[in-house]
Amino acid sequence: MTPEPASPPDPVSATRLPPPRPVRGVVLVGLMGAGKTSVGRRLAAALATPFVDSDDEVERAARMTVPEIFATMGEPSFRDGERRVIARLLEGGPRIIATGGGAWMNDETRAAIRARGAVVVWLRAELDTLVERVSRRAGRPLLAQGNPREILAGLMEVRHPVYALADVVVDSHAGDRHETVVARIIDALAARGDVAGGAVAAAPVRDDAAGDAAADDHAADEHAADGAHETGKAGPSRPAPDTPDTPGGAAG
Ligand SMILES: Nc1ncnc2c1ncn2[C@@H]1O[C@H](COP(=O)(O)OP(=O)(O)OP(=O)(O)O)[C@@H](O)[C@H]1O
Ligand SMILES: O=C(O)C1=C[C@@H](O)[C@@H](O)[C@H](O)C1
Ligand SMILES: [Mg+2]
Repeated sequence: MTPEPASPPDPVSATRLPPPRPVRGVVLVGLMGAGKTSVGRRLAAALATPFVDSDDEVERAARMTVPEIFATMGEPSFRDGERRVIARLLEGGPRIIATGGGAWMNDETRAAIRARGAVVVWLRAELDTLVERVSRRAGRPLLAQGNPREILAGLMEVRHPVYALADVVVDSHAGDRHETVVARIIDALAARGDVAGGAVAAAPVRDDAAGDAAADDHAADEHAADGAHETGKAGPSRPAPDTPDTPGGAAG
């Protein structure tokens, strides 16, 4: 009698493997359009870890959008709120934290991130890539002040040396899918011992090609449309406007 052929691996039990988990917080930094929010959300899913976005949290605390905060209270107030929000976000257990593009430029924010022992990932992209990506939605007040390409080029000169203080640099090229960048980040974290256990291949990462690309850029990735800012949280719940995180509010 011919022996039975070996069974193929069971895809169901393969997907039951637990995902890898970060052993400390992961903070994503980089210029506008680098992908901190959209890649960060997917990274959090892959690592089964809560995701938070500092721009979302500043908006929530202020009950205003980022452009409204810039317009009514000015950039310094926004920066102040951002600094306090990030200090608060660092207090929970390990999370994936997408920062606003200017957050890492703040000395106190960098010191707070260091003090909490989070690993800092610079998502780096070329100018053309950033220009194309930021063109997909408005709502970035710094870019509304002139030609976005020129503004981004100027920010690159000033900010790249500071982003380079990050622990890990991950490139995000034009044409790379979100999942490609997520995999690069996980590989880099794993190489440093900053993720533990699990099986990366079994992580519940969505594939852009699976149909989310169209909605992705115009809804799911754009935080205004997404009330659930933290994994497992159901919709926005805004604190009173005078909480310590409120831009222009009490020092936190
Ligand atoms: N690797 C990628 N592949 C495809 N699209 C991407 C990738 N990274 C980012 N994008 C797209 O670029 C746009 C900007 O990305 P995102 O909002 O995540 O940037 P950001 O770094 O959070 O910017 P900001 O600092 O303004 O918040 C989104 O439409 C997003 O889907
Ligand atoms: O790069 C920046 O300074 C900014 C980036 C955005 O994420 C927002 O935080 C805001 O538009 C400012
Ligand atoms: Mg963002």
